Amino acid sequence: MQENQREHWRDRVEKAETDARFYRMIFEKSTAPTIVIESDYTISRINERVEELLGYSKEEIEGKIEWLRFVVKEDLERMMRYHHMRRKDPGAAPGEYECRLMNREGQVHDILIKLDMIRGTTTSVATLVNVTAEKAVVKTLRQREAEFRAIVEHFTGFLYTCHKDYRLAYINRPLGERTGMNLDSGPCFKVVYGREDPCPWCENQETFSGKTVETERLDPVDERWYNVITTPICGEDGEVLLRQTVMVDITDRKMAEERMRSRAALLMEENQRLKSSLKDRYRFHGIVGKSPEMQGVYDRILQAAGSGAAVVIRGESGTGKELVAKAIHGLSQRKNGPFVPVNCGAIPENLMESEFFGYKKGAFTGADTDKKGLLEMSSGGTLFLDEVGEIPLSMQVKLLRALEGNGFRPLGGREHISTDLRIIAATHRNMEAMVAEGRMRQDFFYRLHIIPIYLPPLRERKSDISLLVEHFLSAMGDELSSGVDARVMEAFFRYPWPGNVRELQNVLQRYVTLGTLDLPVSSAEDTNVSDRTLKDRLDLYEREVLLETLKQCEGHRGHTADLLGIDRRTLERKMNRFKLRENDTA
Ligand SMILES: Nc1ncnc2c1ncn2[C@@H]1O[C@H](COP(=O)(O)OP(=O)(O)OP(=O)(O)O)[C@@H](O)[C@H]1O
Repeated sequence: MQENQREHWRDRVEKAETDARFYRMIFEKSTAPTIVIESDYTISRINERVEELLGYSKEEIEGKIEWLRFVVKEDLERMMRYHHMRRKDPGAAPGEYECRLMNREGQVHDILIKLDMIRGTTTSVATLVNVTAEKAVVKTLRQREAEFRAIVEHFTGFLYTCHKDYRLAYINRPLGERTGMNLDSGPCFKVVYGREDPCPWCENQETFSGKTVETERLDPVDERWYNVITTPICGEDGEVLLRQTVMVDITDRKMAEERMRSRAALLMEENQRLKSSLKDRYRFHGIVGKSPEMQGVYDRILQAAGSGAAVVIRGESGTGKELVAKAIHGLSQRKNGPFVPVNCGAIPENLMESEFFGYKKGAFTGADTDKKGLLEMSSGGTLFLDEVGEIPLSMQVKLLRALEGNGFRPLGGREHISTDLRIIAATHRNMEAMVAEGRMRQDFFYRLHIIPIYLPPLRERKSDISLLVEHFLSAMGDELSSGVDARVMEAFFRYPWPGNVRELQNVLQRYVTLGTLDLPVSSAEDTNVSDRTLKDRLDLYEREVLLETLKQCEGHRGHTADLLGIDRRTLERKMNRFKLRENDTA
């Protein structure tokens, strides 16, 4: 060989060696694990990264271990198929695919293989990209997506997302079912509301400028109330990509609110009515009287009207007990229900049960039809038991049972009836003494005696007489109503009124129709006022005023003296003179 030819070959060998070193270095130092696979599956070369991935050294692998040794069982068949296909026709097998490789410790990695044949050989070069972590992330995301999808699909409200130009991106199942439409049926206003143009209430602009808007709307499609929250859905750079709208049916809540509002308005109205009726405390729901005693009664009536509890009105005959019972009923929530008064003293004992509980046709001789009892008649309203002290013991038990919520059975009836009623009882008797004497059951007494109201006799509130006279005369259409004869009035003040307001009413009736005034003469009192001197008359008046004021101040002398504008010693002197004692005033 010529010297220059030899030199030429030496140069070429040198260059080839340099190139080989260069490529080997690239191969060795590549960050991607790379292997060279021969046609008999032997791995002829690996780089350092493969050692890390598979846990074997170069010396252990190169030329000694088959490639298939690392492939998991499930992927073996596919790998072998690709291997052979590629060697027959390099384009026949995919150049990129996933498989799972197992390392020395038995750990399985998800690997993305990128593979190529070395031209003109049966050798292939494969780059192995470990995608285990990425695959795990994708798997988690998929799971989450499935969870969210399930939540969204099971959400009973309506949910949709749309683009800025109203194109829908998503609608949930209930919304699709409501409209019978789907994503492709048109823009959101068409699909959700059946409109041809964007809705006038649409929050598109606010949402796409990044705002969340919450409103409550009456839906024009189904006329139900919805809580509507519209939120922007942003991309990573913060740009609003979609508008999401969630609609939750709040019709029930709205209705409840409405009911509460109208109830509050009603209460307010009622309150105002009560307040205005309180302003004029000379009269109160048909009851006339301005005395401190009657002011106390008015307060108790209001208390009783506000509660549904049983009431006992106590007081002598003719003091206005029924009037008070009616006022309580009329001011209570039961005012639209019936007010059923019954005079218990007027019902014969053997008829008590049928009167209260009613009877069925044929229950006894003469029972030709069914008859409702007083309890059933009072349902939804108030049963006023006047003269409650006259109810016999046996009947008290039965009534108590019915009132305690156990219901009752009409005579000859089979089924139990329970009614919703309020009891207001009245009596002129001393109920405590009746209980002590065994004439009233204690449990019956306690059942009724929840709100007691005491009506004082007229002789203890004489300051009401002139007002009552005026009231009755005007009710009788008498022209004298502006004032009666002073002598008559004085007689009225002197008289003790054992029959109370009823008696006053009757006396006035006679006075108006017959022109006579025939008050029965009381032994202690003298109606012959015209025979008295002015001094006597003034003394009488003074005594009356002292007595009234002492009562108002519950016998407290200091307060009485203050109220009358006199000093205490003068008051005591006058009390001695008029023989007024502590007992008279308490
Ligand atoms: N304060 C009052 N203002 C106006 N009228 C009154 C007043 N008190 C009683 N009356 C009238 O007197 C009459 C008797 O009243 P009521 O029947 O309410 O009394 P009572 O206490 O229930 O009597 P009894 O115990 O006899 O049944 C009725 O006509 C009633 O309108």
